[in-house]
Amino acid sequence: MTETPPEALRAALEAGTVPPEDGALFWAAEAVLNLYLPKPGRIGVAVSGGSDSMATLALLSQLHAVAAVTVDHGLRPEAAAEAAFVARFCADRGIPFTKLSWDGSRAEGNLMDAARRARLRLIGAWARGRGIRVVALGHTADDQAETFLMRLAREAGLEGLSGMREAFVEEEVLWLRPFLGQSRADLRGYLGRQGIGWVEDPSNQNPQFERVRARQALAMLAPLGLSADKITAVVGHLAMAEQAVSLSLQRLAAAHVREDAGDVLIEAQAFRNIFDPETARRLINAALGWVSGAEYPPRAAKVLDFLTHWRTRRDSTLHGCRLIVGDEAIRITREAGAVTGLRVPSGQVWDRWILSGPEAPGLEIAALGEAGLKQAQTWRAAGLPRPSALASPGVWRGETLVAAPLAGLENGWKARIVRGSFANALIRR
Ligand SMILES: Nc1ncnc2c1ncn2[C@@H]1O[C@H](COP(=O)(O)OP(=O)(O)OP(=O)(O)O)[C@@H](O)[C@H]1O
Repeated sequence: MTETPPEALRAALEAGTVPPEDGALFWAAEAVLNLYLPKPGRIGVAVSGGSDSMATLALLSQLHAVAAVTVDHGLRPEAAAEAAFVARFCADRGIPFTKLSWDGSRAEGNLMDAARRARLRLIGAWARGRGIRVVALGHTADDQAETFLMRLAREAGLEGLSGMREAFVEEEVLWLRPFLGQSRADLRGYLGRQGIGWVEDPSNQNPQFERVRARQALAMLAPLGLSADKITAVVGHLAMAEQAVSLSLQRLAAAHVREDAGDVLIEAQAFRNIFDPETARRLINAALGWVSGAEYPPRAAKVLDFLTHWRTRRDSTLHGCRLIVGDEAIRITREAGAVTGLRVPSGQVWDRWILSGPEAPGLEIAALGEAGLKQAQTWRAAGLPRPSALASPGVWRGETLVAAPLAGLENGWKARIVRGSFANALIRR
């Protein structure tokens, strides 16, 4: 089966001549690829060298042109050998392979989480640079069940308990999890039948990690008849309920919320009319997340405080944002104090913006949007010169752009938000 061309494999699947254990896996992959692939192009596969991602690579490479990528997080001495293992597998099969590196030594907070975010960022940039629009991950039903148990322990609500998605967009890449409905044992069975090995990450046995403890806890639930498959089925039910709530929020936003130069404007009357606190909470959370660009959600207690008192508070700060309540609208803008002092050359990401223009070389940005406007007024009052490339009231200090209202950009200048539109941010990942 290893060398079967995709057309012959598809024909064999249609004819039912593929062994049923393999067929179930191929059909799962086909269903996901058919549903989400925008165009034929090559797809990326993120491979750690572990069983799940090796099986994902091996199975997808039978159905589609793929390119593999491994991130060496520089956290374990074995990582280089693991990447070399994936490289050899790819070389044997003529699969293009790239190793990317991350320096985790300066990461703060939860190391696993920082590594995961760095991985998405690095692989996202790798894919964009090659015109790859879709990258597959090797998550399985076991990962889904473990995640569920971990979130249960954190008293998660519907959003958290509805689990990982089969598809999500981040870093301008569509990420797919084609085997989210399949068990790890099934993927390992496939590898065994094909004689394909994998690397065992020793940290997968280390109970210091929450995920490892979740795996152990899951095994102990067997006497209750509670398996990864059953939890995955429950997650599926919750995901449907979550989708219903999420859709109603998207409809509300489409009618009553708009973007304004990187700020979010919510019609005050429509916000007043929202009768359920959950919808109001989600809308504010999403707006704060989008405007701040923060990796983490806002503190629940602070959001609740805003929701309780917003009618009487004209101006609040929360999660690196300002919430300005006007008669017509609530404006959620970046808080100047949360971003000042940052200086990044043109073309690179600043806060959540990339600003580029014809006179870009040497440009530095210090503040943009509503936050920038506030600064600009101060600087203008101080008699600083106006920029040539920007409409009033953008302000330059020598070669440095110190403030620019994004709506006022002209003469070929462009500012874009790295994470896409607010409407997109309402779609849960
Ligand atoms: N170092 C890495 N380089 C590239 N992709 C990775 C890396 N680590 C994880 N991934 C991707 O993220 C998915 C989930 O990661 P997770 O940490 O749960 O997996 P793992 O235990 O390292 O390995 P596997 O899922 O392959 O058994 C992997 O299946 C793989 O697609």
